[in-house]
Amino acid sequence: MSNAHKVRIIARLRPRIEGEVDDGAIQVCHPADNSSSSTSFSTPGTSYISVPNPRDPTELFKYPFSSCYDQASTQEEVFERDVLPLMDIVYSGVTVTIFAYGVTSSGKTHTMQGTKAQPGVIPRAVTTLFERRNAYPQYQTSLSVSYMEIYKDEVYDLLVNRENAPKLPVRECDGQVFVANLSSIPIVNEEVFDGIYTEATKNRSVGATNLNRASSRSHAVLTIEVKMLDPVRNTTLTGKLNLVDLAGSENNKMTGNDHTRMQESSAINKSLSVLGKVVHALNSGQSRIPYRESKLTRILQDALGGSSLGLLICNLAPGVRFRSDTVNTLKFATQTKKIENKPVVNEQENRPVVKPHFAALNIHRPPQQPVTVKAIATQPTAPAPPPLEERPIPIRRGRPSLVPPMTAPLMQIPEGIATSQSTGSGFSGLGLTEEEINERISKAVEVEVARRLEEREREREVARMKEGEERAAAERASVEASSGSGSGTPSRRRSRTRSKSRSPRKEEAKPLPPGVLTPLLKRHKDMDNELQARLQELEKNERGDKEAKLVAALSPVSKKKTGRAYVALARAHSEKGDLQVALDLYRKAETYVPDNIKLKERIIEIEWAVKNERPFVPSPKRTKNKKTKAERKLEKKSGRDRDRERDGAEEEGEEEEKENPPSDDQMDVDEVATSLFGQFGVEITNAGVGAGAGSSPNKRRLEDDDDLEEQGTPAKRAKMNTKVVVYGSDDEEPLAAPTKKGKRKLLV
Ligand SMILES: Nc1ncnc2c1ncn2[C@@H]1O[C@H](COP(=O)(O)OP(=O)(O)OP(=O)(O)O)[C@@H](O)[C@H]1O
Repeated sequence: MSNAHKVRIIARLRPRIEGEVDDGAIQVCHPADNSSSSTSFSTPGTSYISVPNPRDPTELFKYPFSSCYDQASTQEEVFERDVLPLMDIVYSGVTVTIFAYGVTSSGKTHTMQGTKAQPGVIPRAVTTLFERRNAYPQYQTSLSVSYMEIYKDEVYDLLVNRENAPKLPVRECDGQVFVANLSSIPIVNEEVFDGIYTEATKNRSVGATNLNRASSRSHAVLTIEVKMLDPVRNTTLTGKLNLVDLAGSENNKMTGNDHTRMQESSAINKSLSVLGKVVHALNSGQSRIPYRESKLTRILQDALGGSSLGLLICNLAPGVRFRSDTVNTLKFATQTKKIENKPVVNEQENRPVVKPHFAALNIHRPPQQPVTVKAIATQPTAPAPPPLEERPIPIRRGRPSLVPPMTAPLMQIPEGIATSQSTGSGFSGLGLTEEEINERISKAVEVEVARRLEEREREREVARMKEGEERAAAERASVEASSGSGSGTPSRRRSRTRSKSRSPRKEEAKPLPPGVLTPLLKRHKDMDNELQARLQELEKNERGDKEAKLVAALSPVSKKKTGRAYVALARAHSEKGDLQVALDLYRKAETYVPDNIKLKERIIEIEWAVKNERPFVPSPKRTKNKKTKAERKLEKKSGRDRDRERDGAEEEGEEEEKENPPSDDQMDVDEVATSLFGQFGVEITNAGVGAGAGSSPNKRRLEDDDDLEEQGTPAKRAKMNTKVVVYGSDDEEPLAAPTKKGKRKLLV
């Protein structure tokens, strides 16, 4: 089932006014009694307007309408019969648009506005809406009013002082056309409305013409919005009543308009012409409806083929001179009644109340309402820009800058009215005037801006401190690098360079105050030195412990071999002039052969040289008859044979050591050197160790060290009364010494 509703058309013929010639040609006919009646109206579809063809008086045109009111009809009759029923429709959440159309001086303003004595549709409708409120006790109902005029195709807010009233833009959002920044004032009763309306009407453009002393020079659109909050369902119904008093079409030959009036007239006629085109396009099913060709049609869009219910009051003037225009008006009305609208109910679910963003703003506004709805009815007048109390509340959202600025001060509202607004529920429970709201918003914005500034300043302060620390660290690193041995490794240099180049601006931009950095760096350096000394001490102790454990675990032969290796290294370094390293190595050697007197003497000599920074000249080597390896082996073998034969000794090696200590034993330096390299970071070279002729470049033999050799001989041992204890077997290799010889390629 379609919900299409045709625009309802009623016609009203006004009485003859003073000086006007009325030949009675325009008749309101009621077929029921088959006579024209001056006091009644017929049932819908049975009455019509009868007009003779202006070009052929013998021809009679009949224009049937829903209701036809004759010259004797009263404001009350019109309202009761055709307007009153629409009030309940407004309360059902539907938008209703009533507009008065007709030639100038045909009685549009009289019908819509009326007089004190004969109030028209507008005051009656407002009264009824307030009365109807009680019929819907389930709702918390609030009413508000907005009022604008379209003058020379520009929109002005009639609720602001005329001289300050700016042109308002017509916008569209999600298919809803609205007038941006249009004021909306809550009304609590009809008296309040009357005060506002009376004042606002004074702002309307009116001028005297030959045809009307108070001719409307603009189209006026008054909107009453009725909000019905259902606390049980947590929904809001929004009904709107648009009451439109159009300017009348004018025949400039008759109006006697001056230049200004001509311009106004031109604009009026043009907009009415577009209105005619829109109606025609709708009726002929055109795909493009020219709503945008004038502000009037744009704003009335929703009432013409949209989602609001429409009522067109076709006002007619009885004068002979309006005959032609009256026929045109009737034609337009006939066309309009074919237009179908599809009214919808505006129902919105309410959001939970959002807490205000700042406590500074003590405004409680109705909850924002997202549309969930069955449908949305757009308003021809101002659907989207919600009334003031419902516009986006920036305070809640923390965006004060989005508060729509009041484009002009509100018009002066009579004292009594203003009082009732400020004291009551006029502002939907706000109890605030516009000025008060603006003031509060301004304060809230100030508070927020101050808070943000303060926050930003704090962030800057933290950033400054951080930069200072980074800079100090960078400078420390730089000082260390320059005071250390060179500038560090290339990679460290690169990384420093990188870190510098990452924040050059920061460092340049904010230098530390003078005198701050130097003590900091000194302190840091002292701490560094102390720390380093402690670490070295610890390392030394640890190494000493390790060394002692190692020595304890070695066999005497291994100890001796290791000692020899150290001695060889020490000699190499002493020959190179590295006395300190040589000294360390001799001391190491002493760990393994602690009883070697010559070694002790050597240590003392080098210590003295190091201490006094004197060169050390080692005592010349004593020459000795050396045996070849083959000879030594042979000798060993013969010795073993002898021993076996004599004593049947069990351990060859031990005996060999005891009887033939390795005074001339040749050690594979590579092996020991390899193990020592890891500990001391020193490298043994062939040249440095006095490799003899025939030494392999990869492998050299340590010629017997005279001192050690002598120390190791049984004769010597006896002489010095040194007790030699042999632990373990001879096959025990020094720790970390490779088992295979000559495989390392450490030496060049
Ligand atoms: N039904 C009526 N009963 C008595 N007087 C009426 C009636 N209708 C109109 N008039 C009078 O006719 C004159 C013109 O009416 P009105 O100003 O309402 O016409 P209008 O259509 O609004 O004209 P315009 O388009 O020029 O503004 C007014 O003086 C008004 O009081």
